[in-house]
Amino acid sequence: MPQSAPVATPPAQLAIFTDFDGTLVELAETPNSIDVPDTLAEQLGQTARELNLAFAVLTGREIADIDRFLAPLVLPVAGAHGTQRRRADGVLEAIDPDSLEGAERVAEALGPLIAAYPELILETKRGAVAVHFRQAPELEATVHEAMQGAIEINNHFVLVPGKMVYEARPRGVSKGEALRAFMLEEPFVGRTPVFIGDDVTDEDAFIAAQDLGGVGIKLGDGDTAARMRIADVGSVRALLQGLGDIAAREQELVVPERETIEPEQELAH
Ligand SMILES: O=P(O)(O)OC[C@H]1O[C@H](O[C@H]2O[C@H](CO)[C@@H](O)[C@H](O)[C@H]2O)[C@H](O)[C@@H](O)[C@@H]1O
Repeated sequence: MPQSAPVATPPAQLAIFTDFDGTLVELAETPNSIDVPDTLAEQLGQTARELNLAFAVLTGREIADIDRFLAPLVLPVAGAHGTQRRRADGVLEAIDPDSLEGAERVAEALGPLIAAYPELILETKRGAVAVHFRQAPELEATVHEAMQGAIEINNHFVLVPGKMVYEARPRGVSKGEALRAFMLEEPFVGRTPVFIGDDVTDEDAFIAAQDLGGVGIKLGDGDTAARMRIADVGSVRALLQGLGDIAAREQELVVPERETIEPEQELAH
C-alpha cells in the first residue's frame, strides 16, 4: 500500500487574554495600594510583541487604571468588566450613554451607605460601580442589600460579586463578550484564545475562550468552568513569558532590545 507523506501541522498561534488584579498583581487591602512590580510592564510588552500584539487585559478596573499601572505600556484592554474597550488598533470604543448615566445614578443612590460606613470604598467607574468591603467584611450583607436597591431603580444594571466587593455592571456586558469581540479583530482573529483569571467575574471569559477552541486557566481554588488551573501570580508571569518565548521561536521573530548602530557610526564612510 502506498503511504502518504506526513503533513506538518503549523503550531497553533495563541491570543492571550488576562485578568489584572489577583492574576498579574497580588491583591491588596485597597484598589490603590497594589504593588505593581517595576518589571511588569516591560515583561508584558515583550510578551505582547512576541505574540504579534495578540495580547489583551480583560479587567474589572477602568482602562485608565491599567494604563496608569503599566505606563508607558499601552495594551488592548476591556475595562469595567467589558463596558469599556480599547482595540488593538488603539481605538477606544464609545461607552454606551445609558451605562455611563446609569452608573452615575447607581453611585448616587449608594451615597447614604458610604456616608454611614466610611470604612467601605466606593469606586465609581465610567459605566460601572464597585463597593469594596475588605476593611469591613461584616458589612457584606449590608452592601449587597444596598446595591440591590440601587440597581433596582435602574434595570439596566446587574449585580456581580467579586473578591470582597460587589459590582454593578451593565446587563449584557462581560469579559466573555469582550473576549469574543477581540477575537473578531486583527491581530486576534484566527488564533487560539487563552484566558487567565482568578475571580467569579472571569468565568464568562473562560467559557468564551473554550467555546472558541481555546482554554481557560483559573488561578487558585474554587468552582470554575476553566479546564486548567494555575497556582499563583508568579506562575502566571512565568507562563506568559514562556508562551511568548515559544511564539517568538516558532515565528523566528527577533525582538531587538535596543538599536545597535549609533548615529556616528551610520554617518562614517
Ligand atoms: O478583573 P480584575 O482585573 O481582577 O479586577 C477586579 C477588581 O479589582 C479591584 O478590586 C480587587 O482588587 C483590590 C486590590 O487588590 C482589592 O483591594 C479588592 O478587594 C478586590 O476586589 C478593583 O478595585 C475593581 O475595580 C476591579 O473590578
